[in-house]
Amino acid sequence: MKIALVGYGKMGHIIDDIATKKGHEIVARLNETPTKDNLNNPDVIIEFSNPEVAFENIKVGLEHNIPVICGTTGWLDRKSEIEEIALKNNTAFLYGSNFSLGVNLFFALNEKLADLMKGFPEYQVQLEEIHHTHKKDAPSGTAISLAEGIIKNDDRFDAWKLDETQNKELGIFALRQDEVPGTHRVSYKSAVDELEIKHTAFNRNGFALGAVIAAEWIIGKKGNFTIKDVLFDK
Ligand SMILES: NC(=O)C1=CN([C@@H]2O[C@H](COP(=O)(O)OP(=O)(O)OC[C@H]3O[C@@H](n4cnc5c(N)ncnc54)[C@H](OP(=O)(O)O)[C@@H]3O)[C@@H](O)[C@H]2O)C=CC1
Ligand SMILES: O=C(O)C1=N[C@H](C(=O)O)C[C@H](O)C1
Repeated sequence: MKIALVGYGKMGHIIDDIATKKGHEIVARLNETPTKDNLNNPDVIIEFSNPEVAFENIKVGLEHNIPVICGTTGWLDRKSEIEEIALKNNTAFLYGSNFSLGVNLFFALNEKLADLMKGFPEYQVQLEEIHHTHKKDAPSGTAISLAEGIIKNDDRFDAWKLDETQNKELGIFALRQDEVPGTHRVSYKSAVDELEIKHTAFNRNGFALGAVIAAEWIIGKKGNFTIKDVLFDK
């Protein structure tokens, strides 16, 4: 499979290593807006850049009828526009706020726990994420997905918000520490005890492997997908 890496930073480099070891060919490594020429005719684009440029990068890829796997977070207010562009160009788009298997299992556990805890109002839910100090967005895309999983299952909440909340908002706390690859914690605290679930990434390899597996999976498909489709719809 020929892969164009759009965004060749921390994630791009690890994806390069993993994809090459799996026998794929990297035909472009870009830290600039893709064009027909610099993409170099790939079968698929893997996009890990930054929130300001992701929309344009994905749009260019889809408009050249190339399927796009996107892991960039912090641009999702425009996701529905991208999904329309994918359909209009008869190609495929796949987004994951987090491509690691462990976090996707954690998402499922979080939803089950939220469903259980909604009947116990004496427990207050708290959602926290910790990432490295270079991260451009807050809260993390993963924390937003966790919040959405709680809101969907517990009608005490109807929206998420960073830091202080009011009414039915669920608070997310974002901490930045040195080189932490990504830690997410959901806790339910009462006056007498606390339950918590936590995912700790030791490095970025799980995210990168998930993105390569998603790229292998999307070849030949049309439409809009998420990493859940890849990992769980066997
Ligand atoms: N979904 C998931 O599983 C994961 C998602 N992420 C997300 O992926 C994104 C990238 O993370 P990470 O690799 O750590 O970030 P980095 O900052 O290390 O890499 C981003 C790269 O994008 C480049 N870039 C800048 N402008 C453009 C442009 N117009 N087009 C293409 N590339 C450009 C930057 O180049 P330069 O330095 O020259 O500006 C840089 O090399 C973030 O949004 C992060 O939140 C991260 C890990 C896992
Ligand atoms: O920026 C990062 O590093 C990460 N970003 C993703 C997010 O925002 O959730 C995924 C992972 O936690 C690492």
